[in-house]
Amino acid sequence: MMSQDKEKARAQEKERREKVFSAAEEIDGEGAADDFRVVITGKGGAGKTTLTALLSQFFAADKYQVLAVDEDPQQNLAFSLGFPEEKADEIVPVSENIDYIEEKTGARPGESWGAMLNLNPDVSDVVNRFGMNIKERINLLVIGSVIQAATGCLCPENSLLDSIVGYIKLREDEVILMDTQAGVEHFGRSLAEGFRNAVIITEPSFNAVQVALHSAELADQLEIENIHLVVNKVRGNKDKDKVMDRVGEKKELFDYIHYLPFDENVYLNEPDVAPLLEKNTPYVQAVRELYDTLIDSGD
Ligand SMILES: Nc1ncnc2c1ncn2[C@@H]1O[C@H](COP(=O)(O)OP(=O)(O)OP(=O)(O)O)[C@@H](O)[C@H]1O
Repeated sequence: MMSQDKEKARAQEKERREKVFSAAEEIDGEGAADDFRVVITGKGGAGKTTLTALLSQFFAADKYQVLAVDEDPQQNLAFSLGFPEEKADEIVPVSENIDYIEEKTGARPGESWGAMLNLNPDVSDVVNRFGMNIKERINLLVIGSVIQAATGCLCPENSLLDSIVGYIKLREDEVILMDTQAGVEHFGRSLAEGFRNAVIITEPSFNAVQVALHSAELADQLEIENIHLVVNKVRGNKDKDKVMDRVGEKKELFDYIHYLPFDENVYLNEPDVAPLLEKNTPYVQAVRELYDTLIDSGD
């Protein structure tokens, strides 16, 4: 039998979550094309997590309810949002909850071969079960990913994880910002479904620009309405010119192009972006301009 203390603690926790996670309240199972959703993608180390965390702060300061989704296996978004590193154990990605995945897909990670799959799982409870309140108006959902043990795997677990976000229906003042894993392999239909805004971030390096261009092509194929190219860590006009030379004719894939300066304050202040925000450095100011464009174009 459950002790009274435990029962009380559970009831309190339930009440807290119900209050906080309005973001995922109403699910209709069809995704939500009109919602304000922003997917942030790009090569590893280009600056996705820092940017996602700062944008989350801007949205929250403007009274949006933010659901920050961490799909990056590095799982650093929590810390960039100010979640204490010593409490890292409290972060449980959906991907590590084997029972949940089995409950929803009918397949147990690692034992899924030939299993019957539920292709249309109701994941309406995901934010209530796994979301964390990080600070006022900012909630975090860490998705994670299941390591693919064999080639040719159907990976129902990863399909479920990818589709989760598409099933969360938002209210008018709510926004989803999704920090994705590096590269483009994951950037498929189910992941980006319902996203009207893609922020593709690159450093001036050749490899990063290649990944960005590939992501932009996929975003275009997925008919994402507003595709933003963000050139980060820019040290001067030479960097801008170099990137735009490489982008060449593919410039037309992008609806907006932004430049964020290289700024040592960014890495000197990590992981929490709050002190950086307070300093209002040139990088922060440029991110604010990007934010303003998102608000104008994506709402
Ligand atoms: N404009 C900038 N100027 C200087 N350093 C930056 C800038 N933007 C990001 N950084 C630094 O670059 C590094 C990578 O940034 P970040 O973790 O945000 O990238 P990421 O794309 O999320 O990386 P990963 O794919 O590995 O998760 C960090 O050390 C960060 O502080």
